[in-house]
Amino acid sequence: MTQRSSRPSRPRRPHPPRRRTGPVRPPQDDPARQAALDTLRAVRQRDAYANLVLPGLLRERRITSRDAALATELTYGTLRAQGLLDAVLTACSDRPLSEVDGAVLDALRLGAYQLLRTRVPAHAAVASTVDLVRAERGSGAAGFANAVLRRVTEQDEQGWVEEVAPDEDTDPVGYLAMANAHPRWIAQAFAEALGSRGESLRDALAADDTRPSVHLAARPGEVTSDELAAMTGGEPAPYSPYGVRLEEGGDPGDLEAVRERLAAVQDEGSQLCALALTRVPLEGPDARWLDLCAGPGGKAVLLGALAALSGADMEAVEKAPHRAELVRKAAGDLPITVHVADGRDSGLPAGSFDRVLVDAPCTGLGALRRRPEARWRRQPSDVAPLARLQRELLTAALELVRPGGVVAYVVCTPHLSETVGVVADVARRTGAERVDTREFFPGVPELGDGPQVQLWPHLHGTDAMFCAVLRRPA
Ligand SMILES: C[S@@+](CC[C@H](N)C(=O)[O-])C[C@H]1O[C@@H](n2cnc3c(N)ncnc32)[C@H](O)[C@@H]1O
Repeated sequence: MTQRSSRPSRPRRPHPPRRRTGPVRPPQDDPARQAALDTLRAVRQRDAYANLVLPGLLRERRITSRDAALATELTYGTLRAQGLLDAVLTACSDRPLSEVDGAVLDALRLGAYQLLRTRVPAHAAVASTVDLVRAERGSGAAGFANAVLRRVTEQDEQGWVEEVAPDEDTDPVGYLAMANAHPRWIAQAFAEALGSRGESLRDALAADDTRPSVHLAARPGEVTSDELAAMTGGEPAPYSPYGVRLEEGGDPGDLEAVRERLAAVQDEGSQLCALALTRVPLEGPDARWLDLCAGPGGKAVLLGALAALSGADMEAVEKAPHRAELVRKAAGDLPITVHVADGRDSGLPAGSFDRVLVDAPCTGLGALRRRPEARWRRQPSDVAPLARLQRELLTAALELVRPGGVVAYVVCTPHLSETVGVVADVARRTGAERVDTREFFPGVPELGDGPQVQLWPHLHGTDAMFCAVLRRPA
């Protein structure tokens, strides 16, 4: 049995809601659920990103305070839990979900999410969903939605998990995947990455199924993390000397410290990986630093500020022109030279950098908490082409760094094909030395057997970032 201590439980309904009869009534004014439903539709129909669509809708419709918070919780929660919700809806429907009208399915998911994972009273969850369906698709579809959701009310979340998940004894990974609303292949990838820590898969998936805290990175040389915490009402983060963890709520982009470029929104794990590169001891010059995959510029800005303080030059490469522009904007007055180029063939002189960061494109399986729809959109077939690109970028970085210089390879995924698989392969082919990266994460517990570092939401409260430092032989 899984226990969700962080999720408030809802008392079971004694009776399912009654099917309404009589005249069709117009949908009640329900801006929060309507915004959630419209966002779900955009995600389904045009592969939109919820965290880009929803804030725009809320602004446009002037939805604020409690309604905005409800819309956000319902949208992100429904998207995160989609696989579990679909399994339950399948069990409650007299037809396959593939035959259910898309708009009705969006509403059913929204309703099922409220029933299984929130404290919204069951009658309100059902009635509001039926109203939305009636307004969108008429009374026939509303009757279908009512019947399906009434069946959903017959059990709570745990009861449904026991019914729709694989058997826990014969398929523990499949069971935990369903119980924590993850696709099985992602749960399997987590289990493999946890390795000897595999018994914590339950904790890893549960932590990955919650909303993350927002971290800020204080701009080095401008403000300390204590000062930033005092300015923002947050608290200094446990491991990054520049990190501040914000309290729940509000748009961090509205904070004065962020608008004034004294700080940027950046997960503490990302800060730690960028800082690790700066902490590796070097013999000889230490004057030229490079970020080979820089857009939108989070790590480049942190590195650029530290480079400026230590008198080093900072360069940044980004393939996508619009993302290179974001790096330029994020850099502001920091002396960072931005190149629009493919990092595999950047045209920069070989052997000319002392420290290089390769924050490579990846599946992002380590940052699923921040991208609610991503876990159901990503496919196992995404991994191999990304791993090839990652190997090519890391190989290029080892050509750009001087003999004796260092490269930090970073990805926000724990998938072994993108992490140790890439590093082991490139180290073998190039002769690069794999450095014990744990030394450059001082004070961070539970870093495993090394030499690489894998951070985890359930152990460190960060995204599941991976970092491996390699040194080019002198
Ligand atoms: C994980 S993101 C980097 C995040 C960034 N370092 C930060 O902290 O904000 C990877 C970036 O690599 C870029 N990219 C993809 N292929 C590339 C290539 N061949 N060469 C250089 N950049 C590339 C992507 O456009 C994306 O902006």
